[in-house]
Amino acid sequence: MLKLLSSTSSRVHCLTTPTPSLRIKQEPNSVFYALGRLTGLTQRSPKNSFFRACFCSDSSNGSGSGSGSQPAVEVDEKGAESQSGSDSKASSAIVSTYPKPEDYLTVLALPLPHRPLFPGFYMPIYVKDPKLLAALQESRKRQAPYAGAFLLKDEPGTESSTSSETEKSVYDIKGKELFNRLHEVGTLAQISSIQGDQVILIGHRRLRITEMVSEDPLTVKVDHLKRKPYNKDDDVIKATSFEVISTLRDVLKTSSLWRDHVQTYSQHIGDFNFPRLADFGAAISGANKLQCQQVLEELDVHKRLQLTLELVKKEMEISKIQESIAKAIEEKISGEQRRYLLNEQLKAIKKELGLETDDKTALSAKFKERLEPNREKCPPHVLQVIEEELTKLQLLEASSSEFNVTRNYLDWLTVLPWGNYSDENFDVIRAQTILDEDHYGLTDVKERILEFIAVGKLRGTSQGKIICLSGPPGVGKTSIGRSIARALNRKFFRFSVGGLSDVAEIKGHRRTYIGAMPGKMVQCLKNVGTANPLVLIDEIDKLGRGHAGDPASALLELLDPEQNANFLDHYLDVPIDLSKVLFVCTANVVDNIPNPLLDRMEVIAIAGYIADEKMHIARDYLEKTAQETCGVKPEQVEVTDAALLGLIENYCREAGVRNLQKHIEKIYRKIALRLVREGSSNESVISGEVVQSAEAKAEVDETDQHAAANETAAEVESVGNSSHELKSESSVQTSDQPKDPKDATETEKLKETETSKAVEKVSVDASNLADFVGKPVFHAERIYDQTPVGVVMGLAWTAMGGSTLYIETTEVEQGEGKGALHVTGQLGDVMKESAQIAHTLARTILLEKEPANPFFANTKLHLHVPAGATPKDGPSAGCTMITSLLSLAMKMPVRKDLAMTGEVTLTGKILPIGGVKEKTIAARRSEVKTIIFPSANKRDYDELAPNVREGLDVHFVDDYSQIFNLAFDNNTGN
Ligand SMILES: Nc1ncnc2c1ncn2[C@@H]1O[C@H](COP(=O)(O)OP(=O)(O)OP(=O)(O)O)[C@@H](O)[C@H]1O
Repeated sequence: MLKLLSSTSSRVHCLTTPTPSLRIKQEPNSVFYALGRLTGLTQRSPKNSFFRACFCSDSSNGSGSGSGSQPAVEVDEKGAESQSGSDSKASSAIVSTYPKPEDYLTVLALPLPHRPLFPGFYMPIYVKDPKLLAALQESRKRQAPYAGAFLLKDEPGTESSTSSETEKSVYDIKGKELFNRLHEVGTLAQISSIQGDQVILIGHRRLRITEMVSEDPLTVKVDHLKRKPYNKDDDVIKATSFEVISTLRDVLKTSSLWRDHVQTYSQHIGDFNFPRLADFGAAISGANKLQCQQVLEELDVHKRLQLTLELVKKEMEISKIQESIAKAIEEKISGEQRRYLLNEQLKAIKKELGLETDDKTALSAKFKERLEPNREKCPPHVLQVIEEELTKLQLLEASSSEFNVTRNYLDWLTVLPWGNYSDENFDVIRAQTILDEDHYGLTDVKERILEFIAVGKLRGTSQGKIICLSGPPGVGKTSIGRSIARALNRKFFRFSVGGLSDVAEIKGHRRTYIGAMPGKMVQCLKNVGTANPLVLIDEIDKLGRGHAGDPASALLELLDPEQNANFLDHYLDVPIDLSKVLFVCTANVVDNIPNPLLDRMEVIAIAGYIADEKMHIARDYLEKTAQETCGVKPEQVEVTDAALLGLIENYCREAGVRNLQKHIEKIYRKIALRLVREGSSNESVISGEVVQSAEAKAEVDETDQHAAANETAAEVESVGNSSHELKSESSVQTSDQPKDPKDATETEKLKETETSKAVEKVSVDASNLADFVGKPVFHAERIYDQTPVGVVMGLAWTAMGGSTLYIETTEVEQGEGKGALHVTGQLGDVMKESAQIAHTLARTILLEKEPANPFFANTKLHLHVPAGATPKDGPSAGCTMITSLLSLAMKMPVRKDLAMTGEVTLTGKILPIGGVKEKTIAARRSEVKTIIFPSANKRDYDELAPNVREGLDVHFVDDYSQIFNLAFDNNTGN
């Protein structure tokens, strides 16, 4: 195999090289060529016998008759000449006898680039040099058809194996240079035939160049070499030759490449004489040219045999490797083929038995089967598309990408719950129970939801409404959405659109895109399996701004009851009826919801909870869930009201209860750890004692054979016993009857009660609350116990709920005409304007009250609203600012525990504000007793739950003068 490759490559190279002048081309491996030709020549009997003569001159006696025209010649070397007269007879029919080969002492020198020519072998070469070719033809005509064939030495510095360079240059070398490049020892070659530029040489005897006679064509004087005499019966020579023969036979057996060609000769190998055997082995081996040349040059028969043995042994190794490589590859290929064939057969058998249809049919059947239960309810236009796609699927090639697209499309189309609705429950009582079960308080919210359900009951459907729950984080918007779904017996699906900027998320990608997917709504329908789920769209106020397409508009199409009966998803490309879906959205700030969307929504605001509500939520809901999630039994723990109140007031003051929930969970986790720790330490103490008692018993009853076994049993059974008496009793019992199941359960019960007795109840009180949740976080909401001059408490609304905030004003400097106002505290434009209005109005009011006071005209003022890091905006602090400025101007502090809110006009009118509930709750949190609201907000205030309003002194005002009176007139508090 390896040789074949090398010879082929060299042959290709020779043919493609354009060569000037000396054009001698040798077949790289004469043996292969000879052998290849031999098979063909077997049909042409005369030549067949001729080639046989070439290989086996010793035994070619029967073949001579083929070409009688040629005189006999001794083809073997001198040593072989004497061997048999039959050789000469045999050869006499091939080559003319006159003149004899040994008479040729001056010969044309033919360079061989690849391998030397061995005596007895045939080698075709290509002579491209016309001069040399003519000389060869001439010598053939002159009945002197002999030339010398000499291996060409590698150019100095080139590797022997890189033949391309050598070949290229060999044609250009001439005369002296060529003479110097030839190996000294070569072969006398008979020119058997010349056809075109192909010259066929037959090796005869070894020659050595002595001198150069002429340069072009190169002619040399030669000596005919004789091999050293040897003893035919020498055991060592015999043994070596036998080894060569057996190795050659082995090689011929394993090497598939030679087997066919050389098999014929393998039976004659034994007939070769020793020198010929050595030549044969070397010639057919794949050894490199120098190794072959070495064999050629060796005149000692034993040494020559040894060299050949080395070469053929190497050949043997190579053919073994070749065989194993071939075997491995064959095994691999045949294994794969086998598997493929078996699989194909299996498929065919299954198909024949009707067990399995092909992919396409199976897929179509699957889709049809999926569609069947819904076929009646499925809209006709969808059915039509499905049918069309199914037909298309059958026509498509299963391996094509289009097939996959169609398959996925059909998958989505058939999986959707077309016309599959869950039975809606409009039972208001049941709904109320469910809402109360899940949430404390929120009466107004629940009422609105019940109203909505009642309308649904009367109309028979709850469609056409989008509920938007707005409020600070953690007030239960999402969980209320879940409760509504439960109350209405609808499936629940939630997806958040916070930061969503890609319209494709809502409307899907077109099918032409790789990896296209339908939008969220279609995914939702697939997920829930009904066409009328409750879909909670979370964080709708945080919708992203799309760079390609507007997500708000896409949501509008989805939510709008007018449009969503024919909602078109880009991927599905068939209208879907979403009018039965109930959409509930949640938002923290309603103002951030795009107007067209907001317009279609029914906003239900959840303001936040006051301490009292939080207490109830914590007791009745959060504690219970925390107990469950932490695996703590109610009897194992006691969290006092004082502890909960402390938690709410000092740790979780925000509007929602998420933080409270986290803290309660934290407490319960800590309790669980304590229980487990105490339990395990008790167990280890108890089991230690039991072991001791069992050991004592074993000591007493020394004769008892089962003492050791009892000891182990006692150890296992009596874990958890607390009293020593009981322990010894149980150990005695278990020792006597360790396998009685009754006793075992009794002991188990005993063990349980004892264990629970052993573990103490963990109690959480205001005093040890810090052990569970750490030190209270400092909240700076109320920074003054007594408000100083120039400081007034205002009320603000934020996305996190309501909060109190102070407005502080101080003097910067006084001087004639220096009146000015400087504001700080990250105030927005509206608030800055508010401050300007307040400054102007305060000046007017002071002029009215104290006409002689030039305070505002001559004082530079600084108004600040802490905390400075929080951005603030809005007009509702207007009245607070005026009060603060007047307090400073009149050097009068305002009433203690007073907070106010309201926008002020330049004429002193008080305009309504938003977030009354949040602000009231925030005021309560800051222990405010008196609140001033605009009159227009009275309606909002009256709607508040009584517990929120309880204990508050609220004043509603239209004009600032009323505030002035409230803030300064009854100035008794300070
Ligand atoms: N009135 C309530 N009664 C009982 N549990 C409540 C109440 N309000 C809120 N919770 C609980 O508080 C937790 C937080 O509620 P939820 O996640 O619904 O808040 P959210 O308003 O959706 O917040 P966000 O705006 O951050 O999404 C939930 O476990 C919920 O059960």
